[in-house]
Amino acid sequence: MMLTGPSLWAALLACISGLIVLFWKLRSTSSSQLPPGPSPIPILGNFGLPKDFRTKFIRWADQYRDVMTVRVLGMPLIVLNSRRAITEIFEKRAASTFGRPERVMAQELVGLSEDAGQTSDLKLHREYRRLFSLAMSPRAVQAYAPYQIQQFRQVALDLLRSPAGWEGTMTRAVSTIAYRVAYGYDIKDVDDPMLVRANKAMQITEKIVTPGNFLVDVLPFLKYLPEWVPGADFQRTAKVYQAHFAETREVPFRLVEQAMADGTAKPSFVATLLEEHGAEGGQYGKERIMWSAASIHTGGTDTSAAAIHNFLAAMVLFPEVQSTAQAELDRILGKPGRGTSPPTLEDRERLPYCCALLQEVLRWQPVAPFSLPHAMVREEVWEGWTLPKGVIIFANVWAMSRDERDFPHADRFDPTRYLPTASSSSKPTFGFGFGRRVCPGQHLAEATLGAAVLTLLWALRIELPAGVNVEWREEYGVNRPKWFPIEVKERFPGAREILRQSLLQQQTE
Ligand code: HEM
Repeated sequence: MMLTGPSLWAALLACISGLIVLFWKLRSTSSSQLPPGPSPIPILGNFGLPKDFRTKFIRWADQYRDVMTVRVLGMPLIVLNSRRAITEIFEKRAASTFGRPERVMAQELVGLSEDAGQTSDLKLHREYRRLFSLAMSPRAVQAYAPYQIQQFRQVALDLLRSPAGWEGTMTRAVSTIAYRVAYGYDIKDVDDPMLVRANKAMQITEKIVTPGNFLVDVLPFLKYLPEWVPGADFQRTAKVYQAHFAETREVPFRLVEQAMADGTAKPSFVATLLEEHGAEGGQYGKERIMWSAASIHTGGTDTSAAAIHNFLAAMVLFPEVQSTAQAELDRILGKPGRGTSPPTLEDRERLPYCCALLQEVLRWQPVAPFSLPHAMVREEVWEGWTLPKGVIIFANVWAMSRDERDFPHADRFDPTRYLPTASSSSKPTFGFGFGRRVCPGQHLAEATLGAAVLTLLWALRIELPAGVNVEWREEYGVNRPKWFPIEVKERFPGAREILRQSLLQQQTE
C-alpha cells in the first residue's frame, strides 16, 4: 500500500468511513437475490488466496452450475461457469455487462479511464471498437504476416544458440511485433528506449490495477485529499504515472507523423488510420488513435508471450503431438532440407493439425483463466437471480476448459479436438473473452501464434531434459509456466543456415 508515514489520522478516519460504506453496500446487495455460492468466510471472503484456487473454482462450478456468487472482503462477485450462462449474460445482455470495474487509482487519478480496455464509457468504447475493427480486421492484419514470420525465424535461431533464454527471446519477439504493428517502428534491442518505456508502462499498469496496492481503491473518498496532506503521496505517484503513460503514447505516435510527412512511414495501425481519416484523425481525433495504438502493446504483449510459452510447454510435455505436427508439415510442404524454405502464414490453411494445435494451446492452458473482469452497467435478472448494477462479473474459463463433457481427458493436450470435423465445429473456444469486450487483437494474436507454431516446429526439435517437471505459476491473471530448461536441436541438417538465409533475403526485399 502507498499510505505511509504520518498519515495516521487521515487513514483512521478513512478506514472507519470506508467500513461504514462497505457494510452499507454489503447489506443492500445481500438483500437482493444474488446467485448462490460458497459460504463466505467473514471479512476475507472466499479468497484466502488458496494454493489450489483453480481446483476450487472447478469444484464450485460443478456444485453451483451456471452462475454463482463468491465474496471478496464481503463484496459479491458474480462468476459465470457455463457456456449457457456466457451466451445468455455476456452475449445476449452485452449492453448491460460490458462495463469494467471501477478503479480509482488507475482510472481516475492516473487517467486510464480513457484506455480502450478500461473505459466503461459507452461512446468512447464504441469509438475504440470501430478503430480496431478498421485496422485490426483479418484482412488488415495480413499486412504484418511477413514481419511476424521474420521474428520467429530469428527466435528459432536464438533458441538454437541459447535455449535457456527462451522466455526473454519469445517475449522480445512479441513486443517487437506490437511496435511494428502499432507504429511501423523496429525495436532495435532490449535497451531500445521505446521498449524500456513501454515495459515500464506495463509494470505500472499491473501495479495500479492489482486490488489492494492502493488504499484509495478501497476508500475512494481519499482521492479528494490534496497531495500535501501527509499520507496522500499516492496523488504525486499518480501524476508521475500519468506523465509516463502520456510519453509512452505520444513519442511513437509523433514518429509516425514525422515518417508520414517524410514519406518513409511503414504500414502500421497508426499510419492506416491517419491515411484513412486525415492527419487530424477525422471524426475520431488524434487522441483516440494514440490511445488505441498504445493498447496494442499493453493488450497484446504479455498475453501473446504467455500463449507461446504455453505452446512450448505443450510441445515438451507431449512430444508425440510435436511429432504429429511435424509429420503434417513434411507431408504438406515437403521434406525440409537444402533448397527448401521455411513456412509462411499463407501455409496455415493447408495445415489443419497445426491450426488445431494452436486452438488446443488456448484451451489447455487458457492465457486468462478467469478472463478479464466486466462490471454490470445496469441491473439484470436472469433465471430469478439478480445481477446488480456495479457488481463485478467474470467468466470461469478455467472450469470450462476442464469440463469433461466438452473435453474428455481435459488435462491431456490433444489437438484432434479442434480438427475441422462436424463434431469439432461446436467445440467452444473462449480464450479471447466475451460480448462487447471480446479481444480486438484476436486475429493478430492468432497470426503471431501461427508464426511461432509453424516456424519453430518446422526448424527445431524441442525436448525436456530427463527428470525435469513443468509447473505453472499460481496467479489469478495471466497463466503461464514457470521457467524450465529445454534442449533444442535442428530438426534436419542445414535448418540454421536456411533460417539465416531467409532472414537476409527478407532484409533485402
Ligand atoms: C494470445 C493472445 C491474446 C489473448 C489470449 C488475449 C485475450 C484477451 C482477453 C481474455 C480479453 C478480455 C476480454 C473480455 O473482457 O471479455 C482481451 C481484451 C483485450 N485485448 Fe487481447 N488477447 C491477446 C492478444 C491481444 C493483442 C495482440 C492485442 C492487440 C491489439 C490485444 C488487445 C486487447 C485489448 C485492447 C483488449 C480490451 C478490449 C476491450 O476492453 O474492449 N489482445 N484480450
